[in-house]
Amino acid sequence: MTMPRTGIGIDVHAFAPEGEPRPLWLGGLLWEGERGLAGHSDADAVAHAAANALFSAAGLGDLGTHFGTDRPEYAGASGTTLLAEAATIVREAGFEIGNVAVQLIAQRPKFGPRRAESEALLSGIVGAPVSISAATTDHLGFTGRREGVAALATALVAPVR
Ligand SMILES: Nc1ccn([C@@H]2O[C@H](COP(=O)(O)O)[C@@H](O)[C@H]2O)c(=O)n1
Ligand SMILES: C[C@@]1(CO)OP(=O)(O)OP(=O)(O)OC[C@H]1O
Repeated sequence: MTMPRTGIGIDVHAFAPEGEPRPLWLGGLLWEGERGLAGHSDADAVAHAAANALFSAAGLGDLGTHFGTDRPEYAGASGTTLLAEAATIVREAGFEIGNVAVQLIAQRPKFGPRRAESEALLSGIVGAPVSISAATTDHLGFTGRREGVAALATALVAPVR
């Protein structure tokens, strides 16, 4: 019997220092007027967690395995580009993708008003349903202090017969 496989992924990015402003990319969307996240790429923690979960489900390592920070071509890379490449790599390894679920943990931005937009964008990129939920930590911890954001994700894939 070919069993489906689950995967888990996480990503955390700190907000960029005040003196080094960056745009905020999260869930494939640009959040005008919000403080940006620091990273080698665009630091889209939602897209990165989704990609990590896909690689995990397929047993193919993680983002760093495929798009390491030692690779200059990925400096500034968009999370949607990395997520699209992750889905392609997983499919080329012989898996179909069932779904991806992402949980954003962040005090800001308020994700809910743009959740449907982000889900539609990322679902199109992955070629399977991507659902995104969000929660604050009631001002506790590094996300609560607005030092950064975290995202957790799960994915389901199945070997193609
Ligand atoms: N960055 C966030 C965090 C949360 N939400 C939404 O707010 C609601 C309440 O969140 P709590 O953490 O206070 O329980 C919840 O429905 C989240 O969807 C958000 O939109 N953006
Ligand atoms: C995406 C990559 C590569 O540009 O860099 P970052 O933007 O720093 O992101 P992270 O999720 O910490 O690590 C994965 C790296 O492969």
